[in-house]
Amino acid sequence: MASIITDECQNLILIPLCFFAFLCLIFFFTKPTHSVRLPPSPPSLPIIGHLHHLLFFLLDKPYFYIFDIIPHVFLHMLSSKYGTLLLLRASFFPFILVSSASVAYEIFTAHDVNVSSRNPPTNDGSLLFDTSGFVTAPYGGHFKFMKKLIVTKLLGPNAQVQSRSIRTDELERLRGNLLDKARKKESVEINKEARELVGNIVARMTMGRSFTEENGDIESILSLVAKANASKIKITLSVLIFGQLEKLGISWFKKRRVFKRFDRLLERFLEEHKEKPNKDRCMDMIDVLLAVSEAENAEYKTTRNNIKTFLVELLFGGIDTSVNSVQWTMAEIINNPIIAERLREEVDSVVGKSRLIQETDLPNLPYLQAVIKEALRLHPPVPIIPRAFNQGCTVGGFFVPEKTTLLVNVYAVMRDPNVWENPLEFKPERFLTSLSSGQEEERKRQVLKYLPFGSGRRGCPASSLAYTIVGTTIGMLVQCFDWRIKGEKVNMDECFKEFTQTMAYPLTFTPVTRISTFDLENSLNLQT
Ligand code: HEM
Repeated sequence: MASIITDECQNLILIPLCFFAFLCLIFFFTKPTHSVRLPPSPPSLPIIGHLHHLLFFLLDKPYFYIFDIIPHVFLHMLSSKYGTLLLLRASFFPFILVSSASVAYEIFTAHDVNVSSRNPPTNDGSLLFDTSGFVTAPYGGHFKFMKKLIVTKLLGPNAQVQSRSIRTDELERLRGNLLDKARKKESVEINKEARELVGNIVARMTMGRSFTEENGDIESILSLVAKANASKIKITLSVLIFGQLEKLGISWFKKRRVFKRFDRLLERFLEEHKEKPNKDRCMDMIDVLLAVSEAENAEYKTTRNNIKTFLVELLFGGIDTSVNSVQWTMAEIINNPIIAERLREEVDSVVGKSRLIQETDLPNLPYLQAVIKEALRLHPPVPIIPRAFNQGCTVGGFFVPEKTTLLVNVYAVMRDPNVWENPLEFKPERFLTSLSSGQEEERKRQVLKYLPFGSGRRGCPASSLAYTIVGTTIGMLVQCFDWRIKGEKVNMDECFKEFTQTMAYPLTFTPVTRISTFDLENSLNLQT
């Protein structure tokens, strides 16, 4: 009798268990049937989704090195194999991957407003992932208000004229440093020099202080930026893997120490700006933002957190991108002597040898502009643009559900053989042909296949400033120096570091003075 009861009890436990296991099997091994057609998806596995493709990608390399993952190259390989519009899943994180100019064109023309927000991996209240910032702000009132402010006070044409002297100073400082190295026959890592130049420009325009002067505060910001960037990657990866738990309210991320230190430093800058009104100095972005936050009748109430997060975003968004652009452009110029020659002829004929290149020269230097554009095409510092579909919509004939993350692989788009002739060749001339009037649709297509600054409402608001900084820097390097490298060619291997595409082996050269300092100094003295 006792054994019958025990058997019955066992059955009572076993039957629901088997049923539960059966449900699990169905859940894991059957694909959901949708009445709508979702974008194609390569073979996936339960739980890890498409991550095993990453393993195949790594195993296919001559040597297996886990830190060798270059996300945009891996995703480019996947799209070449499975299609240019894909629905992928990294563990629990589904996303749409776009890799061709035609799909990018459809998205940025038909769905621009719908994809004008980003899905930050987490909103943990730290300075980097807080939606109270600008880069991560959803498309809406706060975003539009901040954008108007940025364009009118920091990045628009008038604001740029006002801050021109800052950039001229910094370019002069860089030229001085390089002349010094040339005299001593010392080599330079151009990304380090450019980092100081761009860091100083961005810091002076936004916070009224430079990296090189003062008591090392800004220097520590730069190292905090680097540390926070490293944390950002860890956080993003953890969210990819443990993201579902975040949704259940289980947080893996405490506010990290690096963000707290950042916060304290910026808090002090804000206090100092409040205590010392800008009598003897130019108005910087902190002054503008503080004034807005205190204005009674401001269109939108800006908080201290908005200001601090925005400052951090400008440092993140502005420095490494421009520095990498300078580095890649110089590397391409050094590796292509015929292009270097033509560039130098243009600079010499337009600027001459008795004064330093200025920002106002840039419109008269089309070949210089074309060289920079071509370097940005082949080596976009931000190779993947993250956005999100706010609402469900149809792309390429497939349905994309609302809130799905969108990744546009601009690296792949700008190497798409259907729209770029010999896409892997460095050929600045491709940017010199202009379209005749009446070809508006074609013009739009040309614009939307070239995406180093993204596109539409969320495109980079600083593209013009970036072209100016990179243009004058490359122009100065071409005008004033020759560059000696070790070996015949620069190694163009790339890697992905701190969310930007950079050179695996930093470009190093010894500058050789080409134009005598005396001529330049003399002309500068005459001008003042
Ligand atoms: C060569 C240099 C640069 C490159 C290649 C670059 C590229 C980009 C890209 C691809 C985006 C995303 C666009 C999109 O989603 O469509 C972006 C956004 C942004 N960039 Fe840049 N950028 C550069 C320089 C700068 C500079 C110098 C600043 C400021 C000082 C800056 C500030 C920003 C900001 C604030 C955003 C966010 C825009 C938004 O979310 O609406 N960038 N940039």
